[in-house]
Amino acid sequence: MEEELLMSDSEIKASRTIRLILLSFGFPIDLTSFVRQHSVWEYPVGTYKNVSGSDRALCHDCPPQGLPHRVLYIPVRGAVAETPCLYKCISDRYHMPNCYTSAEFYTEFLIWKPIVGHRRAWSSIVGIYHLENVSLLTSYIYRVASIYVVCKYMSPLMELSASNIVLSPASSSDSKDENNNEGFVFDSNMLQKQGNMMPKEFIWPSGDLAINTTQEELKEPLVDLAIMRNGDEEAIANAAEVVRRACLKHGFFQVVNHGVEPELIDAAYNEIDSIFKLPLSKKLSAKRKPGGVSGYSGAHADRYSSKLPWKETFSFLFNHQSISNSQIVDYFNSVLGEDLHQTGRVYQKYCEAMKELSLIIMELLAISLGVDRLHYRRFFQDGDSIMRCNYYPPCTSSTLTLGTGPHTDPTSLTILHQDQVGGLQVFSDNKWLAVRPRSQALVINIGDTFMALSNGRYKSCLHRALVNTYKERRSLVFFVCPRDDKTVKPPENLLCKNEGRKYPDFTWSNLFEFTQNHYRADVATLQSFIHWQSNNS
Ligand SMILES: C=C1C[C@]23C[C@H]1CC[C@H]2[C@]1(C)CCC[C@@](C)(C(=O)O)[C@H]1[C@@H]3C(=O)O
Ligand SMILES: O=C(O)CCC(=O)C(=O)O
Ligand SMILES: [Fe+2]
Repeated sequence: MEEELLMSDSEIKASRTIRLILLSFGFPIDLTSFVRQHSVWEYPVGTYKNVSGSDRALCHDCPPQGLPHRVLYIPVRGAVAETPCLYKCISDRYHMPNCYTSAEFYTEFLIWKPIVGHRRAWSSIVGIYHLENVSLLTSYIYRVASIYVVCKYMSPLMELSASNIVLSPASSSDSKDENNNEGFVFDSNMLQKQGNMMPKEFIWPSGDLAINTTQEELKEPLVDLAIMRNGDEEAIANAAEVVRRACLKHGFFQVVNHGVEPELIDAAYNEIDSIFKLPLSKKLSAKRKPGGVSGYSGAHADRYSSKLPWKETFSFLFNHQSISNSQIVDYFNSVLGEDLHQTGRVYQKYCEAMKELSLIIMELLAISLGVDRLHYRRFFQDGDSIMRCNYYPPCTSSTLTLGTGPHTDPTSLTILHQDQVGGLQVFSDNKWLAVRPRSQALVINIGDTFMALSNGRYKSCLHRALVNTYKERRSLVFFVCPRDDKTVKPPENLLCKNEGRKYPDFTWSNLFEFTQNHYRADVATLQSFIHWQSNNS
């Protein structure tokens, strides 16, 4: 297949002649080095890389015979089709954390759109080299001209506009450290005014994106928690069975009649706006510190340099047994000042309600696993949970990015409410399925730590969140966590004769530290952590 895509000897000869002709008209003869000089991308047009890592030195020149065909691969990276690619990086998607070709394609598309119109710009970029009636000369001139225009005229523009969105440090982009991008700032207000200029940092590999996903919905159970208050043992046993099946399959269910007042949920949503509509400078004054989880984060742009999530988050810790009944209020006052006092009060109540609910669900989970009903309730009684408010601005290039990439939560249990915009998806039966927003329900998912506590029986739920082209989206997330020094291990009676331990002992503090300082939480966090822990003990 690759052979077919390469140019024949006669084509190479012809292209040399064309280069000479172009040179006489003032076009550069060595396109690759010209592009390099003018490129604003970390990995310039005309290069590729097939190993992991974020260093320009890892990039090689694209084979010269392949360059004219490159246009075919660009739409693939822009997530249009799955075509075999000469540049291995696409199939090796996880090894390409900094592949910016879709930005290249979009820039090119934007140039041609006003000249030849949307449809022709699209089809010519995708197909010009495959049209029989287009000569090599035409296609080559087209390609050279467009790259020339992109580099000469669009690069400075891109650099300018990008600086409104993502403020990069003065040093060149190749000196970026994957885990330390101190100078980058995500300004969602600017982004909305930005139109369709998508900064490369937000473009996700095509394999992670929403392409080819239908709107098919997950058929997760809706568990009525009123039974836990009524004490009807038969109804509880039935609910536990439903929960057991869902947790064995994908680790996800929803609960209704959960006891959290709808007014409290509404108030928590209103306060999301109080936080995220603050001026950027104010939000940045409450910025999350390296290694910690509390505070404001804009797209995690200070932590990562690629696959940035299209979201702003504000997180804070909630100690289950704090002697203070104003821990959240105090936190808000300390980082955002007295103006946000009311916001702190609302989240104080919200977290208390979440903690109570989480302990009820722990009972149901224990029943469903056939262990002592109070086992997990006791284990989490003195936990240290994390509350997070998520704000996903609308995104004109919503098909190129993600609000939250594919991951399992490293925490134990997640209690989430999403607004009516929708976007949460769960991976089940080998496909991404949409979670229908239900205003009366709370979404529950198993996290890595609970998977370990159930000796691997219950699945840590693989999920992600899409962004919407037109609407902003909000979600409220309560991540239930154990006290950080407690040993995470399954109860004895889950380990029958034939069943050994699936994971070694660990503490939440170590797993948390791993996700903050050594590993970006994704689909394989727990396995990677266990491996890392065994090498470091
Ligand atoms: C321990 C944690 C890591 C994350 C914050 C808390 C709880 C959930 C984790 C997270 C949300 C999982 C998805 C990826 C992540 C980077 C995110 O997109 O926010 C994760 C969090 C994080 O490290 O900030
Ligand atoms: O916003 C959502 O729906 C999902 C967020 C999420 O998965 C997370 O914060 O861990
Ligand atoms: Fe999550």
